[in-house]
Amino acid sequence: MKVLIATKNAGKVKEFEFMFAEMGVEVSSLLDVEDAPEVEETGTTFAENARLKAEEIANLYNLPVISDDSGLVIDAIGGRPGVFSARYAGIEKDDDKNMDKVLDEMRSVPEHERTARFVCTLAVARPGKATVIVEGHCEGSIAYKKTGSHGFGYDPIFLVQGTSNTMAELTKEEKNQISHRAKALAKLKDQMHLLF
Ligand SMILES: O=c1nc[nH]c2c1ncn2[C@H]1C[C@H](O)[C@@H](COP(=O)(O)OP(=O)(O)OP(=O)(O)O)O1
Ligand SMILES: [Mg+2]
Repeated sequence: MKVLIATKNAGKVKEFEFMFAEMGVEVSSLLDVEDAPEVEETGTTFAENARLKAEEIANLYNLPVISDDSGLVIDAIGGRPGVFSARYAGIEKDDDKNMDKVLDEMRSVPEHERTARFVCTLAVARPGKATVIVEGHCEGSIAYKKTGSHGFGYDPIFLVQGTSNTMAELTKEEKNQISHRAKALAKLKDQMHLLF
């Protein structure tokens, strides 16, 4: 069994490969597809963007697909970067620049006001059928500097709630137990038949 994930983010792909392997499912992504389109993320919510990405790719290739729209929501700055997480510091989607921008904006925010969460919305789209949408959250707070080298995106500045570690200090096994993506995927587990 194989499922197409409608993403070009290599960090997401690795996590899906790991989590789907436990279910005996192989993963492919738009990184494996020649000339795959760049779907415009014009929505104002994670759910809208996940739906846009999944439906466009499902209709184009006439296959069931899963898309992932995700990001970091920080309370002290009005929920930013939110749906703009990938391009927060510019269109080049540079993780280091994005983190530097957040750290800069959060420089004078005291510890107890640094609460944040990762959000992951997954959409399962099938040609001609209704799209299914689920969401997972992972609570934490924003560190004052980058620590750790695992994971991707904003992991080095995200302190996992109840620990003194950033997400980037966790092994992939640990991250995939607690992450927003793992929680969202768990909500899809009894609906996997939609994909095959
Ligand atoms: O577990 C995570 N750990 C750290 N950072 C994360 C995580 N999950 C999402 N993120 C960040 C990365 C990116 O800045 C944004 C996703 O943006 P998002 O538009 O969903 O993905 P993307 O443009 O990289 O790839 P694509 O749209 O092809 O799936 O949130
Ligand atoms: Mg994107």
